[in-house]
Formats: sequence, C-alpha cells, structure tokens
Amino acid sequence: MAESAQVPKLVYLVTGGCGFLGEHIVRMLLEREPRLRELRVFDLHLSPWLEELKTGPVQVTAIQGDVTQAHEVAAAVAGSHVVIHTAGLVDVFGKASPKTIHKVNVQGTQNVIEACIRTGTQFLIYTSSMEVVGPNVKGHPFYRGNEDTPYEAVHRHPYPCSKALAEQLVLEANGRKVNGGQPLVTCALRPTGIYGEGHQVMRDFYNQGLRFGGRLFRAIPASVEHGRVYVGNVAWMHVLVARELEQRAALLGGQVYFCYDKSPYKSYEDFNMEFLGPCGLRLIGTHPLLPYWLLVLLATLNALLQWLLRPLVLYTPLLNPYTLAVANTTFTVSTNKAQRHFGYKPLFSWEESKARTIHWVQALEGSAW
Ligand SMILES: NC(=O)C1=CN([C@@H]2O[C@H](COP(=O)(O)OP(=O)(O)OC[C@H]3O[C@@H](n4cnc5c(N)ncnc54)[C@H](O)[C@@H]3O)[C@@H](O)[C@H]2O)C=CC1
Ligand SMILES: CC(C)CCC[C@@H](C)[C@H]1CC[C@H]2[C@@H]3[C@H](O)CC4=CC(=O)CC[C@]4(C)[C@H]3CC[C@]12C
Repeated sequence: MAESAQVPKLVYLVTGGCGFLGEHIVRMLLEREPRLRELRVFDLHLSPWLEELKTGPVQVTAIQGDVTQAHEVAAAVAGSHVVIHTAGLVDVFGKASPKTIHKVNVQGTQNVIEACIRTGTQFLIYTSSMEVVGPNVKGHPFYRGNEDTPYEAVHRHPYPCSKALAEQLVLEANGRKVNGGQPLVTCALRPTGIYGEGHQVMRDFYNQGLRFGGRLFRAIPASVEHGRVYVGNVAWMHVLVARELEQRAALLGGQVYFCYDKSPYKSYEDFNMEFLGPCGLRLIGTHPLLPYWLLVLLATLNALLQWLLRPLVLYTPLLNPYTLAVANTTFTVSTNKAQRHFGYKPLFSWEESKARTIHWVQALEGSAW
C-alpha cells in the first residue's frame, strides 16, 4: 500500500467484524483510517448496526459468510489490500465441540491465508490471544512477562490449542508469494483479557450479581493478577499495525505483539469490580469464601452437569475446571514491543477506558441504576 496523499483507495476486510472486538475495529477504521475506500465486514452473523455505517463516505460492504467455507472467504478477500482476521469461536464454556472450535479457529484461519495467497492480498493481521502462551496446563504463573519471556506453552483445552495452531499458521505464512509475486506480510496480536463496551462475560457477571441482590462472592485470591486490556486500545493496535505493515514489512512481518495499555494489574474479580462497583454491586469477602478444593469440586460438578444435560439443554456456567484454573493463575504482561516496532501508544487512558465501560454497564438492561 504505497503511501499516497491520503486518497481513499484502500479496501480492508474485517472477518468477525460484528463481534465484541470486531465492531470496535470496524468503527475505529472508519474513524481513523483516512485511506479507506471500502470496508468489508465479514461475519457469520451480521448485526443491524451495520446499516447505520452505510451512510458515511466509506463504502461499507456487509458480507454474511463462514470462514470454514473457503470459497466464501476467497470471494470476500478478493480485491482487498488488508485483511484483519478476528473471526473465531471464543469458547471456554463448552458451548461448541472441540471439533467445531478447531474447524472455525484453525481451518478458518487457513482458509483466510490461502485466500490472501490466491487472490493477491499482501497484508494479514491475525487476532491471536494471550492464551496461545498461557496459563499453561501446569498452572505456571506468567508475571509481567513479554513476547520474549521463556514460558512452557503447553495446552490441552481446545480453545488455546486452536489459537496456538492458527497463530502458527499465520506466522509461517509470512513471506509466501501471493498471486502477482509479492510476499505475504503477516503478524499476530495477542490481547490479554479484553474488557469494554459489549463484553459478554462482564454482562454475565453483572447479571449474576443482580440475581444475588447486588452481591458477588469472591472466589479468586486478590493476589492473582490477570492481564486486562481495553477493547478500544486493542482495536487501535489493529488499525495501527495494519497501517505500518507495508512500510515496515521487514520488521513487523512474522511478529507477535501482546496487546496492552495502562489498565491496572488486579485479580479478574477485583478488576471487574472497577466497573461493577460503581454500578451498585459489591464483592463479598476479602479472601475466597470457599476453599479451593471445594471450588474445584463445584467446577467439576458443573462440567458433569453440562455433559448430562447436553441432550436437553446447553448448560454453560462461568465456573468450570478450565475457567477456574485460568482465573487462579497469574498472567500479566509488561512490554513495549508494539511501541518500539510500530509506535503504538494506547489511545484510551485507564480513566477513559473505565468511564466508557462503566457507562456501558449502567445502560445495560435491568441495571441497578
Ligand atoms: N474476548 C477476549 O477477551 C479475547 C478475544 N481474543 C480473540 O479476539 C477475537 C474476537 O473475539 P471476541 O470479539 O471476544 O469474540 P466474539 O465472539 O464477540 O466475536 C467473534 C466473531 O466471529 C464471528 N464468527 C464466529 N464463527 C465464525 C465463522 N465460522 N465465520 C465467520 N464469522 C464467525 C462471530 O459471529 C463473532 O461476530 C477472537 O479471535 C478471539 O480469539 C483474544 C484475546 C482475548
Ligand atoms: C467463576 C470463576 C472462578 C472464574 C470466572 C472468570 C472466568 C470466566 C474468566 C477468568 C479469565 C478469563 C479468560 C482470560 O481473560 C483469557 C481469555 C482470552 C481469550 O482469548 C478469550 C477469553 C479468555 C479465555 C477469558 C475467558 C473468561 C475467563 C476464563
């Protein structure tokens, strides 16, 4: 994408553009990418809000499609300059089978890569995840680590396994010749736990608190730090790296970058209370109210119940053996690789990120406000 006098001529494709992160990426591109001529939003489920975006200067093309269908992906990719691939099954609650998670997250990503190669699209940004690294099956902490910190990234759960495989495919594809002879330039962004407007897990916590009379009961020690990053800053990192990928292909191509900002290091529950507290909820207990072994037992019972009830109903509580293990293992990042490589700085301060998220929670249906 040779630099030009900001003449709008570029075509971007965002897969998963109707999702929690995808929507923020779509809106951020429309606000902050002046070279955009067309923005293609590819998703299995198109959202009604897309219609309101079609009145602006940029052509917004909504494409209902499935990343597991290679021909649908190829048709969406053809003619695009940049692909931001954020579509995926983000499931650690047992909603989808391991096979389906693999099919969407791995085969879907392979289809995006092959579509870029076949149609001549040169720039591909993949939304990976902290989970590619950890927490690992041994529960080893990752304390304020960076992209070069040694860590035994061993996984069993289908979600992190699929993200790790997909990220590997994307990074290995860097440098392959696309149709037309140019090299494919790829990179992967690894958000830690994303929060912000539209975060379903935050909504679930809030609703759980409302069901218990405005109270949430501490299950995780306050000392267990969990990395979190505001969705707007994750979206901004995607937009920025997409812009810099051509100019700095030799440096950025084949690289991974953690997504980070100034969000404080706290336990998952304490961090959520930064938003849920001002919305009327209280976290009961300065220490976990139940011993860890009892939480493990309850999580295991939830998994058993899920298996027994599956023929009748999908039972997917927040607490299961995997979510308990992840929540109980410190995983935080401290890095500036994205700043060093492509000048990333968070667009939203912690105060702004917090205010925006609180405002969103307050507007949720049934709000205690
Ligand atoms: N939510 C989080 O805390 C984190 C998310 N991520 C990654 O960010 C990306 C986006 O995640 P979220 O926005 O949280 O999830 P989401 O579930 O809100 O969005 C995913 C989007 O992909 C679409 N999609 C799913 N299967 C598809 C298919 N077969 N074909 C086309 N579209 C399909 C969904 O309809 C949805 O709109 C994912 O790749 C996820 O692994 C990474 C780190 C943290
Ligand atoms: C009630 C239990 C004790 C725990 C409740 C909290 C859990 C539901 C969440 C704790 C950590 C979260 C995960 C973490 O943020 C890393 C993630 C990265 C992704 O790519 C997708 C989401 C997730 C797996 C996230 C999911 C919810 C938690 C397990």
